[in-house]
Amino acid sequence: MQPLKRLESFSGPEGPVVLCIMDGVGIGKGDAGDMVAKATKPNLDWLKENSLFATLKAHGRAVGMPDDGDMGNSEVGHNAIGSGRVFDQGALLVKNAVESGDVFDGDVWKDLTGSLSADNSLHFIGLLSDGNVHSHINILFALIRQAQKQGIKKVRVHTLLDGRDVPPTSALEYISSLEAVLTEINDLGEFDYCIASGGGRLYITMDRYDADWPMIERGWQTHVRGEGRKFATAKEAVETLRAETPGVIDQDLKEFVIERDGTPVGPIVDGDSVILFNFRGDRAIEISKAFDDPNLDRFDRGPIPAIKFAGIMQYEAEQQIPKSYLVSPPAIDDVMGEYLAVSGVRQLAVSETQKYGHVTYFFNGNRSGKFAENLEDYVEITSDLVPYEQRPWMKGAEITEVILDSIEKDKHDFIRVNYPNGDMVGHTGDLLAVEISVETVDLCLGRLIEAIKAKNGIMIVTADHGNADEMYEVDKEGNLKLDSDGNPKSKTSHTLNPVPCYIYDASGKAGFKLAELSDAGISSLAATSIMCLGFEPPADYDPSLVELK
Ligand SMILES: O=C(O)[C@H](O)COP(=O)(O)O
Ligand SMILES: [Mn+2]
Ligand SMILES: [Mn+2]
Repeated sequence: MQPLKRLESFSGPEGPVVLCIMDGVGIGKGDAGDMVAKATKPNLDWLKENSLFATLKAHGRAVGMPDDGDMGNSEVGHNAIGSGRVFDQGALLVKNAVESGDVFDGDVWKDLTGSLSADNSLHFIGLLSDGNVHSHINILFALIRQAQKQGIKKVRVHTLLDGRDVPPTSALEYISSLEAVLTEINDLGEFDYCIASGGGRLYITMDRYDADWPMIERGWQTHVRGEGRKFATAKEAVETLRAETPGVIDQDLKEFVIERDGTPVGPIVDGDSVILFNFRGDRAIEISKAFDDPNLDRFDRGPIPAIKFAGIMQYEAEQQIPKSYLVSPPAIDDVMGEYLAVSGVRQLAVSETQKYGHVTYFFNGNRSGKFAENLEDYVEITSDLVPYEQRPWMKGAEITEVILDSIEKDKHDFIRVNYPNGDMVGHTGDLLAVEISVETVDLCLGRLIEAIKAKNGIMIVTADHGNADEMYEVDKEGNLKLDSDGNPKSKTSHTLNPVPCYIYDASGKAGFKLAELSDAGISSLAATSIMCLGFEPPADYDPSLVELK
């Protein structure tokens, strides 16, 4: 890779360029559920008056999702921001591979399904919803139907309940569609297909960034050992757990194990095959390691069954997690971080645990590790392990202080930061907490603006997708959906809304104006950042939002 060329008329600001990603802070419709509009945010208001302002697409095809009905998410958002281009993403690659049948012609599928004895099971573990962020239920159905076509006698499904990328208490709808498919197959007479275990995605199995390994341990005990609270059906489990904890949402439901005649129906045992059908990496890496890494010492797995394990996708290429996979991930190359590293730009990436991998691993095209040890600092502030509605400020102040220190001491030329608040608190569905989360981010931005002014830097403030901007469920006509008591239903998932982009040049010396772009997406943020640093963007990057006057 060649270093970037300098712009002729602008060689970068005196101070640093700071790219602030306000995770989950989109532009809503200003209605009752728009907590971004509702929040008191003097600093974002000030930026609106004093910056170049653009509105960016952050969902659907603009971030490589199958279609424009798909909301954005952090993986595809940070991939687009960091790589400056739009790659077809896991959701689409897996859909295509399954629909074309290519996935079933591959060696891995054949190996996992071809070697099963009649007594052994094919297990599917994954997130049971159509959120299309980590998984899609239609993919699970296609895998199950193919297993049946191949005459596999026993299938066991380990269902992680969502309520985070889909409505908060929708689990029973997905369970009943799955049960319908399983019953149809069992009715043929020679098959034994059933749900074996499950639990809320935030309680078992789907931890990320090493935040909470006990979640993985609980998932292992539940899926592999069949240890956990026993029920006759998944429906009974969900109904009982909900009745015992009024107000609980699906992502937080405890584990359950399905039993028949007093015995768990589907522990994972020697000779079985296991497919993790989530395509997104962050929350699939730890459980993959539990199956795949003989040296893992994060918890005591007990005797490890001799099984074949594959992910539907490879989640981390360099470390080969997992070793076997059904579909190749998008090949995201030549990302901005690498260009800046070869161009000698000193970089800082900072967030707290929950989003640390977003500004490093996702931002660098799903790669862990740095491009240049001597030029890059990656800082992780340890997240509190609490329900974030109880602490909507999260680690905003601590993150901000790392950046202030860098700016003050002139440590870095390019700083990228993710403030998780709008998203992490948005996923809880607690409106007051969400309002406070947006106000927290605003407060932090205020401190950064002062530092940027003092050093004549440039600040780009944007988001990877919406969440806090739409906290009530609305129907297709835009009317609020109401619960049985007539109250608006809270919404915990991301939104289809665009996101803001404020470009604030403290000294005004860059001499930028907004480029005339129609339909720009967040993939334009890489070229924009590169121009703000005084370089020409690579020719194949999506166009910069600014141009020289
Ligand atoms: O994993 C999650 O928390 C949600 O499914 C998506 O949120 P993110 O894409 O903002 O991380
Ligand atoms: Mn996000
Ligand atoms: Mn999110």
